[in-house]
Amino acid sequence: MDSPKRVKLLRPSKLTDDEKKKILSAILAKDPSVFTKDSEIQKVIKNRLGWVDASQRMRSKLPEIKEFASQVKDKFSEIVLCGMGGSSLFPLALAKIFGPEEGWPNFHVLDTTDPEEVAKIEEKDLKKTLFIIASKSGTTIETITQFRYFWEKIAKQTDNPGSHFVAITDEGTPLHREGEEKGFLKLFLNPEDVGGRYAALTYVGLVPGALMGLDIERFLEKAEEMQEACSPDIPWELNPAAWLSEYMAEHFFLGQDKLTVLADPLLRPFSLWIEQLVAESLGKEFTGIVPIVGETPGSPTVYGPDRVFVYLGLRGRQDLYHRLFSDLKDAGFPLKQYFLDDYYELGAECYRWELAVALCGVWLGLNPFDEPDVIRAKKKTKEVLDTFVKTGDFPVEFYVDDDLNVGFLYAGGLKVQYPRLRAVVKKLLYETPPWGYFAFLPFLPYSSEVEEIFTDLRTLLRGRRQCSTIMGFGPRYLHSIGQLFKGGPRSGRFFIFTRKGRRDNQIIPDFGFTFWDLEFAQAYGDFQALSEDNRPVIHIHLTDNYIEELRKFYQFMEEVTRLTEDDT
Ligand SMILES: O=P(O)(O)OC[C@H]1O[C@](O)(CO)[C@@H](O)[C@@H]1O
Repeated sequence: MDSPKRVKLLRPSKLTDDEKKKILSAILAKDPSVFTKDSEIQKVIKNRLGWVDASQRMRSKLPEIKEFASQVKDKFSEIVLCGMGGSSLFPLALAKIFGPEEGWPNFHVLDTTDPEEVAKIEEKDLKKTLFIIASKSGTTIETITQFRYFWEKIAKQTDNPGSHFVAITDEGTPLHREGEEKGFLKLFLNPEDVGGRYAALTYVGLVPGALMGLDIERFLEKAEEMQEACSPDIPWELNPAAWLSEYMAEHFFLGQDKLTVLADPLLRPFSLWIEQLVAESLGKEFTGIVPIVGETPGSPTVYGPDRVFVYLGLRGRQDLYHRLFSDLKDAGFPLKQYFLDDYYELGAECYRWELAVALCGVWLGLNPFDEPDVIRAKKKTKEVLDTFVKTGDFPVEFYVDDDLNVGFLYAGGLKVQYPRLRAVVKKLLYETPPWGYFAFLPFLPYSSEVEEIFTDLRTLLRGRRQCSTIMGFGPRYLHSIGQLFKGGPRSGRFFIFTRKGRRDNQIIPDFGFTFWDLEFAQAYGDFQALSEDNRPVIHIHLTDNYIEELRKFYQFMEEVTRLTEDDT
């Protein structure tokens, strides 16, 4: 049954250009009535449409941002941005795609609770480190625990710890208040009417960009050029965002819900930002568009008919996947290609995708500005941590797998006679429909070895089952595509990975647990949230020899997928 809050689905191809133009004009005029008829929800959405003209509004802030950047440039050798999801993915893309210009401090993004990643920051010269604490709500647990932890470290080394901290948050949040009390070097108060994942071109992206020595004005210029090109006066088929939205929605209505974003390797980090925007905005009410990013491009035979492609490339490198793309087109796969003149055009892409996704919200009858299912994993994590703080123990007992010698749990309708990992994985594979997707979710350090193993696993499963695959490091994914896992279509099959490796010395002040405890509770919390919702999920607990174990797991999957292939 349709929820009373939902408006009906609208197929853009069935509307006249005038009707579509009216919808586009309404969004650009910040009129929330196109998204819902519910007046209460309209009020909330009204306060989420600020991205529409954020570039213009941020222009007046540029002198302040640049002035700040030039003041701190020579005082610090390291800058660490602590934040999650919308507060970190665009800065992460900038750091990976551009990196700091010569003469600017090193720039790190800490968007995890993994003890090894936290330790990497601890090893820096903290006396020369500036922390940017970025959180719209000012309450996100990863960000706040990192803040508390590093505040204490800095306070031990300097007389004025506040001079090492900057916040990017909304007015009146707990972080804003604490920043004032503790004398932060600077508080950037972001426009309240811009939601986290739509905030790339506000202080969230501009302050980090300036601290990398980038020409932040150009991002805004490029965004404004795109904004002009997306005006309702432009014919619909020539409107870059409108046309992208129609492409995404029409294919979705035809059952092609796996929006596969391929990118030039030089632009790939930006796909994580697109992934959050699409998944958190359009993955809810048991439906939605599933973004698939970071897969290795493959030949048409490895893709199922549920795929639709977008390629983000760079002009001058158009030939990169030329052969592959002509094969995909010959095989009948829809493919849209965008070529950027230079990296600064990412500013334009932010606007194109924000508007396209907002329009898709109208076509799919979804509110693209909330993330109603994220809260469930957060609640579970809190319960697990509360038990841990009270009892000193986690309420979890793993089965032990004899072959791989790792712990495991399974749930979400996966039933086997004897709890053996091989049987559970086989069951999961058998029961995955061709339009399903596999998600690998390691709560592990960001190492290239880990990434490579999971990239290989994705390629293996895609090749054997023609299913889409996702890989998201935890807890990063919880603030991004995690919404879709719990709120979107029931086609996901999940593998969560944790490992032993508690660092007893990483106790977080005021919280009474370590980063490892938090990371583990987040993983197990999400396992519970998924299983409660009857979504098939396997949690594998590795030892501190996890790289070796993951390699064995790959071999194991190689065998198991071969067996299931033979059986089918
Ligand atoms: O900026 P905040 O409030 O810390 O939130 C970080 C991220 O967490 C989420 O709210 C999901 O938990 C995202 O929507 C958001 O981008």
